[in-house]
Amino acid sequence: MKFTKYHALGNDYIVIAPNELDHDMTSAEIKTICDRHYGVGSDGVLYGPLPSASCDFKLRIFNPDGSEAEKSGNGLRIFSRYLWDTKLVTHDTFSIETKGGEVKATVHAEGKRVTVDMGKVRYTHGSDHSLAIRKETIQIADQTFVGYRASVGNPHFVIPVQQLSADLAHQYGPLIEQDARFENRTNVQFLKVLDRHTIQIEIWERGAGYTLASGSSSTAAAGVACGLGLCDEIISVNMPGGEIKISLDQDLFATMQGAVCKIANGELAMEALEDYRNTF
Ligand SMILES: N[C@H](CCC[C@H](N)C(=O)O)C(=O)O
Repeated sequence: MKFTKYHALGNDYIVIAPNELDHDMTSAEIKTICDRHYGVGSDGVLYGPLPSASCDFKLRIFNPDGSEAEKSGNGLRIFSRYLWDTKLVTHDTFSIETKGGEVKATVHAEGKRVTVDMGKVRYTHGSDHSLAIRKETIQIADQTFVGYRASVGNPHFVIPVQQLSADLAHQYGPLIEQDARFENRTNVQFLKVLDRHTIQIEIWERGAGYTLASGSSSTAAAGVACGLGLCDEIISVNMPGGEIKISLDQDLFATMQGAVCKIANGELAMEALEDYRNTF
């Protein structure tokens, strides 16, 4: 099975075209492909392009635990680069349908940078678009955190802190991700505001764990920082893997821009997928 691997600021994805398989990918196959010992290894699978009735392309996004995500900012930037590299697009702006809504992507610098319109940041995990930003207190192990829900199609819980560290994400991220108050689990970001145009985040992703960067997390965290009046509408989001630029309009529609790097074209032996019965 042919694949193409890219990373966006260290958040790596494997692109698999549907014609590489004679069936829809199973959860066990996704887990195997993403496994860094039994498979190729990645923070997720991008399965596409699929036909769309409303957009130029449709994309399905899967986490390493086999769950399907409504949106992935880095995944969308990588998929846009893939479409450019494989000449499936003849112009630099095109639309992509995801489970979490339709987005517009624009490729720059031969695909080394991609801009994606991520849609509206909403301060809820449900479908209610009208909710204002709302403070929530969550008791996790020995800690009480104050955080804010946000969604860009996928769910996020953003926790402003004074002392930011990767340890916070590793120690509390998995517990918050699975907390019963989040009906579909949640992505988690710990946020430090550096100035009105710069934030720093540490990320624990739903279904993927600790990642070096995340486009939808960057968008959600920037939306919360803006909603709290701590940042203006153009925000640089610093993460361990690098920087993403977010711009928000007055209705909180977000545009995200960042780098994409191609890693490899590859061929996964079907034996690895058959072996998964002994693995997962
Ligand atoms: N784990 C996320 C999807 C990937 C998000 C992240 N890789 C990004 O770039 O937005 C979820 O289940 O919602």
